[in-house]
Amino acid sequence: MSMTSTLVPLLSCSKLLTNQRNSLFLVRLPVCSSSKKKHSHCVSLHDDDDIHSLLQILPPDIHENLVLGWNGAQLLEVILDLGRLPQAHYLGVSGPQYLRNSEVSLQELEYAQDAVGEFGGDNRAGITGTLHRISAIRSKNGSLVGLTCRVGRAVRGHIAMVQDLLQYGKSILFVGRPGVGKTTVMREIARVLSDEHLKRVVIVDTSNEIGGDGDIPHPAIGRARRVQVPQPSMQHKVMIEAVENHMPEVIIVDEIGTEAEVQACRSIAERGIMLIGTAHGEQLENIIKNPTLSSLIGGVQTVTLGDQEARSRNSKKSILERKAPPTFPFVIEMRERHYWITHRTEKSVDFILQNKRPLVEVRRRDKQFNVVIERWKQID
Ligand SMILES: Nc1ncnc2c1ncn2[C@@H]1O[C@H](COP(=O)(O)OP(=O)(O)OP(=O)(O)O)[C@@H](O)[C@H]1O
Repeated sequence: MSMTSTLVPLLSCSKLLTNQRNSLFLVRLPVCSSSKKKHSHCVSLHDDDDIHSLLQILPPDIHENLVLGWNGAQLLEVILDLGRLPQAHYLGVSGPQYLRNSEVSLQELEYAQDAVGEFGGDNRAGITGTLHRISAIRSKNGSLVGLTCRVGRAVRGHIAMVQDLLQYGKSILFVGRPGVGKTTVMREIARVLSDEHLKRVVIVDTSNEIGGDGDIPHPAIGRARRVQVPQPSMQHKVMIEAVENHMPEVIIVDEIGTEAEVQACRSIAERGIMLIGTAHGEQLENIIKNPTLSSLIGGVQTVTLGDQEARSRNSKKSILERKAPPTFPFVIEMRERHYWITHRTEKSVDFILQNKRPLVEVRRRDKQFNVVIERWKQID
């Protein structure tokens, strides 16, 4: 797909041209050159996106300025920090775009807070019927000092990156830096497994991020059912309850992070249920080295070898080994939105523990936006 650049008239008013900060506004954004041909990396602003509900919570002039420089399909998030200039972040543009030349006031933050409603124990809130996520930053005495308003989207087509893996019915763990698109992929996998593979899918939706805010889940998850979690600390209990009460064939859970959640995953996998999950960590190695998360990939133990064994392996006497079969037979590192590394967990972990580079599958989009899978590659 060809991309062109266009100057975004984020703020058209001439007084800004005399402002010292003016240079901050002149950013070139990549836009889709064809409005007819839609690819998932230039997402169309279709009804499912409902970005306007997110804009409603913003102070009116910021809302207006955003719309003036409209590139809604590429908008990732709006950041409002007390006493600072309001910012927007766009896909494919490094750094912020400032939305006006005066700082965010406390009244404006409160305006946005009132429009959103209640924040949960994890300082996150949603907007009923949408996939957007609003996260609060608070001062040490609990007052609101910042908001991150992230656009949530239903992205169809992205699933092509892993569609072939889904047919094995094996559990898959996605890792990748924040914002790379893990939750968006979970949502689409929920839809494909429930609607196309006709699986009984249950999403354990801790901040209502996958199925959207409100009691009726967003259509983006297809026929998958969603159970809500009253407090993030109860996620593991809700995972087990979902299995015991609702007979799922697939459990989908975002952000596995605690020992209890790791144990819940193990127990679910032992019952033969497919798990699709995400964990923080950019690469498989981060999970191996994380004592809380490492049991997701089989756990690591130190083994002392006899002299002869050590000699025959040409290794030290004390070595690291995988303890057990992994809970997730596949780990996918989302390095970029369209560049993923797939690990056969057992093999890759064993290689990494022996200080060897594992053989992996590289999944990426080519220039025509087709999915290309390169097998048995060694990468850094
Ligand atoms: N394929 C895509 N096309 C367009 N936008 C996308 C795509 N994938 C994700 N996004 C957008 O990127 C932003 C981040 O996506 P998402 O929340 O899925 O990331 P994440 O990896 O789960 O982040 P975190 O770990 O912080 O929860 C969202 O605004 C989302 O709508």
